[in-house]
Amino acid sequence: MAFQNIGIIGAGQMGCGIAHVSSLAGYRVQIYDLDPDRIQAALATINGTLARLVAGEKITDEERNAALSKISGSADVNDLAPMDIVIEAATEDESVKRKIYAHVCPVLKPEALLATNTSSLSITRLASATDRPERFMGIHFMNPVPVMKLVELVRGIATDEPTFRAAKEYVASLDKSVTVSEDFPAFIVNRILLPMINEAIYTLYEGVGSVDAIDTAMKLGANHPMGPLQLADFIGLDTCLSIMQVLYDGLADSKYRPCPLLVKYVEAGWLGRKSGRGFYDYRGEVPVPTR
Ligand SMILES: CC(=O)CC(=O)SCCNC(=O)CCNC(=O)[C@H](O)C(C)(C)COP(=O)(O)OP(=O)(O)OC[C@H]1O[C@@H](n2cnc3c(N)ncnc32)[C@H](O)[C@@H]1OP(=O)(O)O
Ligand SMILES: NC(=O)C1=CN([C@@H]2O[C@H](COP(=O)(O)OP(=O)(O)OC[C@H]3O[C@@H](n4cnc5c(N)ncnc54)[C@H](OP(=O)(O)O)[C@@H]3O)[C@@H](O)[C@H]2O)C=CC1
Repeated sequence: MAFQNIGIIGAGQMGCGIAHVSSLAGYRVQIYDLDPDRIQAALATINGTLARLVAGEKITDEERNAALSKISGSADVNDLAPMDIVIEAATEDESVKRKIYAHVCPVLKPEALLATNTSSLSITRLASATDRPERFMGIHFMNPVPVMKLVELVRGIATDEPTFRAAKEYVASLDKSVTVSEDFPAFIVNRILLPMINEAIYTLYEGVGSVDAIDTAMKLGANHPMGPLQLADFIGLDTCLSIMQVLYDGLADSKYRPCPLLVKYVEAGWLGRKSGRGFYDYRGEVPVPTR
């Protein structure tokens, strides 16, 4: 293994997933987030997702303990200094990511690779906010990371070949498949998936069907594993809105206009599963449709 140490910025759902799969593949993982409570919650989440694999007899208890022993978390950015690859998986907001790069780059080894898990933002523009555009690229994991086989790789205009090769090797070592996307708004998966989700929200907004009807229609009528509203809640409605906004701004086509109901939900703080309420209410035993 050419790289030993993986840094992860952002202890949210994607940061947890990337830590889970990287530690199982034998990497040492350092998670960084601003909030120490977030880090503790992330370590507990990863413990839970690894335990799920033990319960399903996919890994042994020893493998789980070995993976857990490789993960550390800290709110001190200096702990990222020894990392070989750092993957930023913080909130989908360009200004947040830019601030993070300004804070983190001076700490990193000059030869370290910096990657972003962004769902939609321009890799070239984000790279220009770092001190290493040639060693910066998109490594876009899918949610839930432990289950989904795909990782989209996206080069910015300045990304060099050794960086791209290293990213490919890292993804292969996680036993995941790669597709390569050009650096256009939302790349491939979200360019196709998010307009479908946004249309499902319009379908709800215009009263064509209830939450349950729309999700059931797409699960049973199109064989989707989750209904589009359930999936929107799973991704996070703030992330869905950011992606639609990037598509709308970046492609200047009204077909990408975020549904006003999506905007309203995000304004209300109803962000989906992670906030306890979105198109479903998650506070009880089972999710309850809200419309
Ligand atoms: C926004 C972006 O930038 C890009 C994106 O990621 S877009 C989102 C892409 N993801 C999707 O579209 C997910 C669609 N949904 C699914 O594929 C499935 O519903 C699902 C895999 C999430 C759950 O599958 P399911 O059959 O309903 O549930 P369940 O039987 O509980 O789980 C299936 C397996 O996944 C695992 N799993 C489910 N959720 C998990 C999670 N959050 N974390 C880890 N593992 C999980 C389970 O342990 C189970 O594993 P085994 O088969 O080894 O036992
Ligand atoms: N959700 C999904 O399905 C997918 C998301 N992605 C992408 O992955 C990234 C993360 O998404 P996701 O995990 O869902 O988001 P979450 O909201 O679950 O997590 C984001 C994390 O980043 C933290 N954060 C915010 N600002 C900073 C900062 N300045 N320094 C360090 N940490 C910070 C947040 O902390 P706090 O809560 O305290 O603000 C939070 O812990 C986004 O770019 C998203 O587009 C990619 C694929 C799929």
